[in-house]
Amino acid sequence: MTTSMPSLLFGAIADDLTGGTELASMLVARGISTGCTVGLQAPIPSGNLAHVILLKTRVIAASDAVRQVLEAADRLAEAGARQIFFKYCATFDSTPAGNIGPCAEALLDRLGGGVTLFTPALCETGRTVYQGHMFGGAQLLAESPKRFDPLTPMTDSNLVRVLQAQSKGRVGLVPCLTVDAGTEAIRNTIREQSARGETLLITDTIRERDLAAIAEAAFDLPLMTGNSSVAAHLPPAWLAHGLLKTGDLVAASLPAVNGPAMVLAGSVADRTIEQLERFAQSNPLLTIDLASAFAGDDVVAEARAFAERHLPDAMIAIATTAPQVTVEALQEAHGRETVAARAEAILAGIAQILVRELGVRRLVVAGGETAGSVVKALGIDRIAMGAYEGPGLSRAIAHLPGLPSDPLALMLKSGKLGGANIFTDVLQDMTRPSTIAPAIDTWPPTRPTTGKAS
Ligand SMILES: Nc1ncnc2c1ncn2[C@@H]1O[C@H](COP(=O)(O)OP(=O)(O)O)[C@@H](O)[C@H]1O
Ligand SMILES: O=C(O)[C@@H](O)C(=O)COP(=O)(O)O
Repeated sequence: MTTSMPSLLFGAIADDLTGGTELASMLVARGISTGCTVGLQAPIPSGNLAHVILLKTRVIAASDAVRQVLEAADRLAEAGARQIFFKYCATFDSTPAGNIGPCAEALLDRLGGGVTLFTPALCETGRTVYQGHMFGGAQLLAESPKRFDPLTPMTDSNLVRVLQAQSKGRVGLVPCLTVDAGTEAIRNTIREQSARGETLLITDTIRERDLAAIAEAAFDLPLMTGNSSVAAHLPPAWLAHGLLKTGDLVAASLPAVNGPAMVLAGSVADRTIEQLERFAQSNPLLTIDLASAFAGDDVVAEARAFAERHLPDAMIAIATTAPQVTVEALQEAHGRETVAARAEAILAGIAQILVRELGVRRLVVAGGETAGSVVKALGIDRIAMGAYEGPGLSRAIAHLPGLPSDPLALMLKSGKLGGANIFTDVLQDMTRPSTIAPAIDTWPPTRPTTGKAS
């Protein structure tokens, strides 16, 4: 008799790096061994129950995004994944051209199943969906700061309409009363709606228990889509359906890492600005003026000089944040994509110098697009995730090509998440080893080390 390696229970494709590491860290917190690779080149290691491929496809051309997610899905399918999950932002970050709709439809065509769900809600942060409308706390999405996002301004709160505008198939809604009625009601509705030709179904989602019911209803769909939060409820469904045993669950551990510490922030979200302001109350912060970069100033050299003045004694932060009026003026002058690409290239260049030459070994990057550029510039293609500890708190370890014995403690923070003190708290936490037992019975997990941070 031959024994084969256990197949992957779950293969995920994330459209950006902050969200993708968040998803991997949630599975790790549940006790699921989870691999995490960046881009399409790194091999998928065997022996894990789940794997997340981190892409940077949120705002690229839809055709390129589709090509990449299909290649990622093929690789995960080859590794034996029994379900593919397409991960996007809780605030449904996309443009009228996509890329949530085109990617999900291409995946659905490739994987079959005929229908998939869209569950973006992240209830623990107050991001909910009611009657198809997304809320951030009491604010409709289009009335929240998300309407000013530099790359994906969200000006319509009705996700059924938003998704329909970027999809060929028909979009429907699994309404809150159905979700509240539980798993069987959700499964019946999925069947009825797909029989009517509605194959792309937004789910109303208000409470954490709604996420659990939706995950239980969707655990056997070939394709599921949403934010990390719904995927975090899949492991209990796997246990209930005999796909997983409690003996398969593993504790998550992270080693202590010392060495110079830095925050790089390319997010201009209000939350990140607040976090930088708090950090700057007791640590040096350099804010790069993008207008002067466009005028030809060597802002990377300026950042190196700033870092040399302060490292290794202080933790430092370097950011491209600017008030909304300045962001808009820059975008008017140079174009939205050009400004974003310039800011990302500057921060990626700074990361290379500070990590490779000045020895930074504790790094927090704020912003998903920014994180994609920084991680690529550092040549990191696989990330060992620690356990999710709360919104914005997904620590990891990466090994730098050429310096494999020199780990980099890394956290890729969603621009819009995390508490005010997150930067100092996390950089300090990185100096302590941690082991966290699987949170299989309770969710969201309690925060053992960083109670102050979220
Ligand atoms: N001052 C600025 N003006 C305009 N765009 C900026 C500025 N600073 C950074 N950006 C760009 O804004 C985008 C922010 O996206 P991202 O890094 O994903 O953050 P978030 O997680 O908040 O969405 C990046 O592409 C970044 O390069
Ligand atoms: O919902 C979230 O905030 C995350 O899951 C996520 O995708 C983060 O994306 P960015 O806000 O662009 O960092």
